[in-house]
Amino acid sequence: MDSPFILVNLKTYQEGMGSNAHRIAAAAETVARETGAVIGIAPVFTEIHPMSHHYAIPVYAQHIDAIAPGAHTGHILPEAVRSAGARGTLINHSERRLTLADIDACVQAARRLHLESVVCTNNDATSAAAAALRPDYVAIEPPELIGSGVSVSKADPGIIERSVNAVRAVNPDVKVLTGAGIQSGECVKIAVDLGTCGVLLASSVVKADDPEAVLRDLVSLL
Ligand SMILES: O=C(CO)COP(=O)(O)O
Repeated sequence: MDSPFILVNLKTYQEGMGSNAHRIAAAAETVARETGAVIGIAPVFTEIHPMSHHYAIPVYAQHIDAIAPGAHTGHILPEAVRSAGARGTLINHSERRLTLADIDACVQAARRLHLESVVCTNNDATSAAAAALRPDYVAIEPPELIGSGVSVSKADPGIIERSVNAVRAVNPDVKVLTGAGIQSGECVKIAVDLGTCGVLLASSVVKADDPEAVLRDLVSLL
């Protein structure tokens, strides 16, 4: 299989901004280089350009709006995300939900601009629906476990397994990630053993005193 993918969403955590975002990106770069894991980060929009130009790790937007260049105010233009150096984008994160029509339009915009699309979902039915839109990844994250410190891998492995099966049945080319409460190598190993290609996580890395140590642990059992 390909190298596991660890995608760290910095959200708008104070700790994930400014110098700590750089500390996390530098740690991700070091651990990725030493282990062969692929570690990406999704910083706030204003950090996409500095992160993508300073570090040899893939950088993702946390959201795009399905708009074309023109008269829109306060939107996230996919073309701008692309030219800031993003490799891809989250779409429909639990903290930034969209309509199905908007998710489809965002996936299409991402494809047109050669941005990887990571569509977040909340259960196996929405994972199947998302897979029908042909994104690069579906990321199943049960909302009740997000930020809880309780890992989806341990608390609800069934939702991972069902989502992997649902996505495969619709479109076997779509890769699956999972997230919510992921914090250790054991969580990542369970997720990968259940058929995902990696994890999407935030607080365990962003709030850590030593993010490099957490990242090393996350990839330690692969
Ligand atoms: O929402 C998440 C990643 O996008 C998961 O967040 P936590 O890792 O903090 O549970």
